[in-house]
Amino acid sequence: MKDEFEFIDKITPKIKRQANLIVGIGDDAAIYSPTVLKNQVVCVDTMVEGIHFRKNTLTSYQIGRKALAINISDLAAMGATPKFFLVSIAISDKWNEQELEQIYAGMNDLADKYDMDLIGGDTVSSNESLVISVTAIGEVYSDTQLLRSHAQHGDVVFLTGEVGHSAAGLHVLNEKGINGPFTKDEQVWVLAHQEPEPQIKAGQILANLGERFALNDISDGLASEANELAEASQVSILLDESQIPLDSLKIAVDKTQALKWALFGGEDFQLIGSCSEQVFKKVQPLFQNENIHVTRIGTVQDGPVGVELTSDSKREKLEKRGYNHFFK
Ligand SMILES: Nc1ncnc2c1ncn2[C@@H]1O[C@H](COP(=O)(O)OP(=O)(O)OP(=O)(O)O)[C@@H](O)[C@H]1O
Ligand SMILES: Cc1ncc(C[n+]2csc(CCOP(=O)(O)O)c2C)c(N)n1
Ligand SMILES: [Mg+2]
Ligand SMILES: [Mg+2]
Ligand SMILES: [Mg+2]
Repeated sequence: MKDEFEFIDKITPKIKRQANLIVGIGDDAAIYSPTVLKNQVVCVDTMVEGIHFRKNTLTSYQIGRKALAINISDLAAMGATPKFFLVSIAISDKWNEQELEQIYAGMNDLADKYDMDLIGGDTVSSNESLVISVTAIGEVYSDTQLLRSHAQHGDVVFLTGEVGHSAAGLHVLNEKGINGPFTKDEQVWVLAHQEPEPQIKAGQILANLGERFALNDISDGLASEANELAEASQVSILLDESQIPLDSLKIAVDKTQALKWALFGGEDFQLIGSCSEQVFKKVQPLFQNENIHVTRIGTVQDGPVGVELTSDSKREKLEKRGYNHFFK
């Protein structure tokens, strides 16, 4: 490619998935008309080579896919329907044209699944690492607010899917490299790390119920995200260790390791939330109909703001510890 303009031409979508997109890639900024009676939901997350991925943990396709997936996950945690995204990419000379195309192919496949349009971005050079930052835009009905601050005393704390798989996958990738060979279990974990599925359907089911929910997606680990709910809501959360779904991890590795990955590993992109007991009874069959696994993992209790973890033998404070960009 001779310059960034040729690159931008190459990645410009040939189709439009959202009817209310007015101006996409090609001008100084994009224009879309928001849907009447809906609020706009917007978020941005960044992935940096060496921090969030290396060439031997994710393929180029998976880097693109994951950069969009982690943002769709934040939309899911707000109960939003995905609509648009923008991509800022800083490219070093270690990345060739074909790899860059693959990054966009990964994003495009997920965008297709969620009917999202790529409506803009920025392309710059970088000295060492590839950096990719995605801004995602979604919509919710104006009365929908699935907020971290909505947990209340007496609530059920619930979790979608299983946690810890992504950290287990990263561990395996670090040991064996991207080409394995992997056991059946390892393949599942590696895929959870490389190609996380944002829980859009789950978020929308909760949003459509029109009830009060606290909700957060799990990017930094169960411990960290549960603490974020507790802090935002100024409540005390009690998590029951025996209820945390670790089934497939526990069989393959020792329980302490499985629990550590689940609590502190991160990048699972499942949802943790809370709601009243009555509302949880409505949630369960709706999730079941869509094959969404949901587990009650704790309660909102009396006590100081924070999270506690109980098991048969102990009850201890669960610190807000997960991936920390300042102290690695
Ligand atoms: N550098 C920043 N400038 C302005 N706001 C920020 C910045 N970093 C984070 N925020 C805001 O802080 C809040 C929490 O951000 P955070 O990145 O922790 O959430 P998250 O995206 O759910 O987590 P993760 O980044 O682990 O996926 C969000 O409202 C986010 O927009
Ligand atoms: C090569 C490599 N090394 C380590 C990790 C683990 N990791 C990096 S960032 C993060 C938390 C989420 O980030 P953020 O807080 O920015 O959303 C985690 C668990 C990885 N994915 N790849
Ligand atoms: Mg973030
Ligand atoms: Mg989040
Ligand atoms: Mg995020």
